[in-house]
Amino acid sequence: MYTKIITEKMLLAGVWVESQRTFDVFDPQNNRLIAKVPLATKDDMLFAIEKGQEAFKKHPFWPTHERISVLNKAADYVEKNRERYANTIASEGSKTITEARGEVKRAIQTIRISAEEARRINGETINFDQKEGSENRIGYYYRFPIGVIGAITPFNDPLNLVAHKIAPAIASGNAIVVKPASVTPLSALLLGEAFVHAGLPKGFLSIVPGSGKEIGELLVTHPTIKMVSFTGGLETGEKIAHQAGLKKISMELGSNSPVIVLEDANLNEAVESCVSGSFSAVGQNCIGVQRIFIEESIYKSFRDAFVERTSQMKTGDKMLESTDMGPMINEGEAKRVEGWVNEALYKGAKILTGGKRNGAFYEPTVLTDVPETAVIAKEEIFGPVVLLYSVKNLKDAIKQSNDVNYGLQAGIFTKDIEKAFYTIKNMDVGGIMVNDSSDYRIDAMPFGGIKGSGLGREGVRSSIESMTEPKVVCFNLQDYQM
Ligand SMILES: NC(=O)c1ccc[n+]([C@@H]2O[C@H](COP(=O)([O-])OP(=O)(O)OC[C@H]3O[C@@H](n4cnc5c(N)ncnc54)[C@H](O)[C@@H]3O)[C@@H](O)[C@H]2O)c1
Ligand SMILES: O=C[C@H](O)CS(=O)(=O)O
Repeated sequence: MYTKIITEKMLLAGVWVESQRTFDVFDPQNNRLIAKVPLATKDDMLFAIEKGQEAFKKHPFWPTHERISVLNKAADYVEKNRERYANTIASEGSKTITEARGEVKRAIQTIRISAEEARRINGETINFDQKEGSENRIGYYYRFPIGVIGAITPFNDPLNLVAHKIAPAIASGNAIVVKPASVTPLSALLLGEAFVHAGLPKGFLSIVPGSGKEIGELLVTHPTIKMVSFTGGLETGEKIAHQAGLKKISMELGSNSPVIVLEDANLNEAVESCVSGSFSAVGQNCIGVQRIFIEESIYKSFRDAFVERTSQMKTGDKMLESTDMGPMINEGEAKRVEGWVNEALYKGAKILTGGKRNGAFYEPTVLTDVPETAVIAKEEIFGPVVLLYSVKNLKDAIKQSNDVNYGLQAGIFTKDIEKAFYTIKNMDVGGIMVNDSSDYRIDAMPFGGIKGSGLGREGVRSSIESMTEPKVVCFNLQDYQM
């Protein structure tokens, strides 16, 4: 159990540093102080960026085998200390200890996949002779690292989403400066411990906790930072995109993911998958199920089964293995969700289960008849609330699914291949899961969305691609006879 108050250090260019200024990290379940973390200054951030540039310049051609070795050693370290990582995630964040253990397993995978993908950062030959007059030319392109990457990460997956920035950056030979979420910095700092232990050359990694506004903006705008890799809310993402200027940006933003359930679906599977997809991480999940469109012929049976299964969820102490759902990240967020639900009810929505708040805890909640004018109908709830809709047919479901400013992932439950492919083609999202809810992802797949859900793709290989540039090489061999 992660019980004592500890004073964390920040990782500046591979060195653990204390600071006069600190900020408190609380356990959202009971508001217990669990750590005092350095509140990095602008000078700390500048130091981290400058040392990152120095390290990158010192190792411009850092051998692949060394990068692979560091990544695997870091993964081994996390694996060896997995319970400590799980307790840290669960203590500072919303996840139950069971969910936290799952996240640790994913983070280990993310780092190991990055080690594998480091082997496959290849280019390809180019047939220059496709152009008349280039018969004597031969060449290829290869990929090279871009330099220092600035990463800013959210609170809800405080370990794996940080690993999903650091590991691809290291795999591709870049330096990286991470500004973790201020409410959950401990998991990120602990991940830094793994890379220091793995022998990552000094300077390649800094983890700089502090205010997004103060030091995050500095990271985003600094000319040495060649890419901003941001994961967080749409509003913040838009701010950062405008501030970043001429540099690569990766934006992994929000969503209010739809799932369609057709009358030929396996009802039990659809219910189980949608309940899990709706309430894991207390619904604080970018691809969490928020809107379910059910074909009218099965609406009542799906609704009743879904509500029954939801009401069986055990909400409570996140450190108990018997708990299904812990608290939201803080009482303020739970109050926001409560306000959005009450607004929808005021406008005519009906509540089928849930709707009660106790501090940062908010019951798993199911609404129907939510009017389009309700905030909760169009915005990202990012909480344990799901909206059910009865629809006449698939086309109606797709039209309503697409009628929002998000497009990350969606799900459809059907055995009909024609309808599945019709949905694949017509759903405006970055990922569509057939016979899974929207909440399905592996870290090896391309991941990201369209519209307000982001720019670019993560997924280890996609991340590595975005963190490198192609360089074309062409030999004009004057005496070369094809
Ligand atoms: N698409 C994805 O892969 C993905 C994954 C996880 C979370 N998210 C999204 O993240 C959001 C929830 O996370 P959150 O509440 O931590 O998001 P947030 O946008 O509030 O904060 C994200 C990060 O940005 C920093 N930040 C805040 N203001 C900033 C500024 N002006 N300049 C620079 N940095 C700033 C924060 O300190 C934090 O580290 C949800 O919208 C969720 O959908 C998306
Ligand atoms: O919150 C968004 C996350 O990226 C979803 S997942 O935890 O990576 O599946």
